[in-house]
This record gives sequence, C-alpha cells and structure tokens, in this order.
Amino acid sequence: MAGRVDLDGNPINPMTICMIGAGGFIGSHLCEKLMSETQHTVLAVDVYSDKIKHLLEPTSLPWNGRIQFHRINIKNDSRLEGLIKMADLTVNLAAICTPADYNTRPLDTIYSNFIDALPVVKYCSENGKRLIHFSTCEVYGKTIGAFLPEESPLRQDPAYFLLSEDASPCIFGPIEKQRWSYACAKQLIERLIYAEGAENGLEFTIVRPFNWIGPRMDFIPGIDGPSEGVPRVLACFSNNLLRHEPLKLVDGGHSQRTFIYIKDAIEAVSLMIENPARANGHIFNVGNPNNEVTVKQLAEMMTQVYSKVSGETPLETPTVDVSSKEFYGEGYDDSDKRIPDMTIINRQLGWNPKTSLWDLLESTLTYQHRTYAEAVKQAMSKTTTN
Ligand SMILES: NC(=O)c1ccc[n+]([C@@H]2O[C@H](COP(=O)([O-])OP(=O)(O)OC[C@H]3O[C@@H](n4cnc5c(N)ncnc54)[C@H](O)[C@@H]3O)[C@@H](O)[C@H]2O)c1
Ligand SMILES: O=c1ccn([C@@H]2O[C@H](COP(=O)(O)OP(=O)(O)O[C@H]3OC[C@](O)(CO)[C@H]3O)[C@@H](O)[C@H]2O)c(=O)[nH]1
Repeated sequence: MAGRVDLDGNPINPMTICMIGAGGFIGSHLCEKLMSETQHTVLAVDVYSDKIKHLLEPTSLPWNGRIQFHRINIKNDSRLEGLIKMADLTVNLAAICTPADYNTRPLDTIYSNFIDALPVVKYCSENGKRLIHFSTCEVYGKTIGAFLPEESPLRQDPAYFLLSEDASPCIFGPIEKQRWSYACAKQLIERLIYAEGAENGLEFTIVRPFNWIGPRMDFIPGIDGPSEGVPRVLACFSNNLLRHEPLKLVDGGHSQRTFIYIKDAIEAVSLMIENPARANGHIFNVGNPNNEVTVKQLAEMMTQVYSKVSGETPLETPTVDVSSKEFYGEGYDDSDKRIPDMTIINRQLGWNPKTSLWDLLESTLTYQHRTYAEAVKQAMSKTTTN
C-alpha cells in the first residue's frame, strides 16, 4: 500500500470520502476496496448498513477508524452538509434504482433520483468539493436502431446502437410509460451537475453504470427482502434457481444487456477517485461490451452455471414467458440494447473490464448458493407445512 502513485506517477495522498448510499450493492464493494487497498477514510452515509457490517465490526480490523457509518436519510437530515464539508470528495450512489419501482412508484423515483440529489450537488458546489455522481446507462433509453424495421441491415451497424457519452441521443418513451421516470430524473440531474461545472466551476465526474452485477446485489424475496418485492434480474433469476422454479422471461426475454462484474467496475471507480485531473469534467460509461446477451440467453447461462455450482439438475422447462404488464404492471417499457462505447474511459483512465460473463456468473452464483440455499429451503418447507 505504501508509495502508491496515480496514473501520472504522482503520489496518492490519503483523502476523506463522503460516500452516500455506501450501504448498497455498489457502495459495499467500493468501501471494501477502499478499506483493503488504500489509506482513504470513508464517511459512509446510508439508511442501511447490513451490506457493510463486516467492515464496521469488529473494531480490531486493520482499517479500524478509517470507516465511520452515519445512519442518515439524505431527504431530511441537516448533518449532510457537515459531512460533505469534512470530506475532500463526495460519491453519491443513493437512489431508488430497481425497475419495478419506476412505473409503480414514479414520484418516489423522481424525488430520489433528482430532488434528493439536489442538496448534494449544491453543497459540493458551494463548498468547492469534488463530486462523483452515479447516473445510469438508462439515460440513453432506446437505441436509434430500435426504430428501424426488424429486417434492416443497418441494425448491425454500430452507428445505430453503440452508446457514446458525447454523441448518442437520450431516447425515452411517452410520459404514460412511467418506466422512463428514472432515466429522465437521472438525465436532469446530470444536466444540472454539468451546468454547475460550466457556470460555477464544480469539479465533477458522472458515472453511467451498464448492468454491474455480483454478490450482495439487491435481495432474495422473502429471505432478506419483502416476499412480494421485485429486485433486478440477477436476483430475480437467482431466486427462481434457489427455489427450483422456472425463470420468468419478460416479454420473451428478447432485450439485450451487457453485464459487467462488480469487481471490474469498482477498479474503474477507484481510478476516477485517485486521478481527479483525468476524471474531472467527464461522463464515463462503465460496462463490458464483450458480455452481451439477450435476457433469454442470460437465463439459460445462469441455469447451466447454477447447476454446476449447486450440483442440482436443472428443470426440464427452465424458463417461462410472462408479459411485462403482468410482471411489472402498467407503464413498463424497456431498453432494447445497451453496448457501451469505451473510447472515453480508455483514453482518460486506460481502463478495460476483464471478467467473462460465464466467470462472473460462476463466482456470483457460488455466493448466492452459499448465502441463501439453506434459508430458502427452510422458508419453503415452512410454507408447505403451514
Ligand atoms: N448496479 C447497477 O448496475 C447500476 C446501474 C445503473 C445505475 N446505477 C446507479 O448506481 C447507484 C447505486 O446503485 P446500487 O446498484 O448500489 O443500488 P442499491 O439500491 O444497492 O444502493 C443504493 C443505496 O442508496 C441508499 N439510499 C437510497 N436513498 C437514500 C436516502 N434518501 N438516504 C440515504 N441513503 C439512501 C439505499 O439505502 C441503498 O443502500 C444508483 O444511483 C443507481 O442508480 C447502478
Ligand atoms: O425476472 C426477470 C427480471 C427482469 N427481466 C428483464 O431483464 C432485463 C434486465 O432487468 P433489470 O436488471 O432488472 O433492469 P434493467 O437492466 O432494465 O435496468 C437497470 O439497468 C441499470 C439500472 O439503472 C440500475 O441497475 C436499472 O434501471 C429487462 O429486460 C427485464 O425486463 C426478466 O426477463 N425477468
């Protein structure tokens, strides 16, 4: 750890980082990395701490004192400004970011992703503090290619689907498709941050994650989250596999995604934190363009991998089709395809993802099986005996 230098060979000085949303999936991995590989101090802000409790206790851990947990709801807590003032850098991860909420809780979604982020931007700008704000690949919405006829050869041309920070438009559906409440709120906060940079000199970096997945993502319904809750696809499919039930393919599972292993993505965030001169003023796609699959292919691969890591035989019919209206309710819509252009992050930070989809699913599903299989078995046997 001693003598660590940045990408330009300058020594990295320890800094204090106010991390809002530190108790979530990405926050927990970022805290782990900062504690085990750097000398930085983290002021961890969240309403939950379960996913970072291994870092907070016992007090004898080598990073004792370098991470402090502040149970704060940023909607209504005057302590936030003080924490931002104490820090050199603020990383804002806090958000409602599960698609099942976008059309069913659109107001909460818009408040969480826009209104609640406003004071964070304001305090950083007024106090001359650097901000790394987490946006989303969803700001791109649908691809231009999605509007071409199905059989058009142009659909194969990257110009019609590659998502580039400085060139691609943001294409959302109509207002009644409330799915886009999240993407639209994220887009507006990006524009506000950009404007604070341009008009008031805010030092900012915007991160657009493309489907980061790995251990500790979301929850397993009825085990460590609500029974009727609908998490993101990795946890939905893990839940189906753990319960030995078919994986549900929304509208046939034709949508395409690129998935990246959380540990690869965290490397990129770490480079942004420690290389401000290269990261400030930029918007970065962070994804793995080599790991593209349809959701149906993802379901098939997860079924195969889970069988390998659990030793269980897959179901004869491993998937079942379900309409989006039935699964998510009225107002759902979808991004058709998401491949990140990597030009800017390559140029600024020289970063590339490493882990294949098969390998990341193998380590993630090993974790899911080890963490949840017994609890799911017990919960299921209770339901059948009652
Ligand atoms: N995981 C991904 O692939 C992905 C993709 C695109 C964008 N993002 C963005 O990255 C960020 C983090 O995502 P994640 O996957 O870790 O989600 P997450 O839900 O696991 O983490 C978000 C955390 O923010 C906290 N939070 C929310 N509102 C809060 C409030 N008012 N006060 C205090 N804490 C609050 C939550 O308790 C949670 O722990 C989000 O902004 C999300 O939109 C993530
Ligand atoms: O049981 C299921 C659950 C989901 N699907 C479909 O899978 C696709 C991906 O779904 P999910 O990972 O839940 O979410 P999205 O990729 O659509 O959106 C996320 O992207 C980034 C982020 O901003 C934060 O993580 C979030 O908005 C989708 O097509 C579902 O319909 C399924 O078939 N079965």
